[in-house]
Amino acid sequence: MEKLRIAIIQMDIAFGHVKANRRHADQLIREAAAKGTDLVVLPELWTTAYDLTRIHDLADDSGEQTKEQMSQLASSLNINILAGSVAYKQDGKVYNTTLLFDRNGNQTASYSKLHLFRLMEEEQYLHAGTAEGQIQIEGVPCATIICYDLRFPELTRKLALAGAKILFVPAEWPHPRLHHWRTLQVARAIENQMFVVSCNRVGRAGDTEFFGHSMVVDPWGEVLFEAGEEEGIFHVKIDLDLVDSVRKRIPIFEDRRTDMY
Ligand SMILES: NC(=O)CCC(=O)C(=O)O
Repeated sequence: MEKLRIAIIQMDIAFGHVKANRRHADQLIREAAAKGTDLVVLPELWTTAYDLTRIHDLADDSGEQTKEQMSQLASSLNINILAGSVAYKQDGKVYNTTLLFDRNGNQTASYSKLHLFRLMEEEQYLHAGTAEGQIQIEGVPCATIICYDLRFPELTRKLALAGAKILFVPAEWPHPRLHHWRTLQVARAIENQMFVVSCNRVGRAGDTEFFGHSMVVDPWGEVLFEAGEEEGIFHVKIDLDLVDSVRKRIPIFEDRRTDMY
């Protein structure tokens, strides 16, 4: 596949209202699919938002509800779904976990956020994952990280070295760090010569305002798409051949000095 149609679901998330958020996501995914897309992407913690003091009660046990809902949507709508992330309970521990579903409704991958964000007290309530997020979508090697993971260039480099052509970033990234959000995505795209596709939420939780600005950056660092601060479904088509042509033009992966660093 050379071209991939992606629908970014930049949604608001009701604080702690899992049922309402599931209904809302369901409707948005159906709308996205009706316009034609290969892949739908949701934001971080889209079922609960950062309702961390209640996260043990709200978390999805072994991801069962998410798996049932997303698998049914993916197969009936014939789309891939990168289901943002959800609070995922396993052996009494809660993780911030992304799940990927293919067109047949099979769950093909999962990834739990490696870096917990202390500014939003994640480390007090959540457990960090222990494996990177290498994934395949329609046979294309890709990768996913989650939000704060974007600040750790070594992780994305490792994923690029493993062959990823697209980096997905489900997020709940708030004001006042829009400048960091934009700059880090462009940097990850340029330094790894890969697409970066992000899906950030909008709306408020208390004093925290989430700005959206979901983005698609190409492997040359050009911003192909940047959303505003409103809820919406954004359709972007990317040409995957660009990854190889940029990597040929400036062969940074061949020029790395692995003897030095
Ligand atoms: N949900 C998050 O990980 C937020 C990360 C963030 O806001 C940052 O500045 O980093």
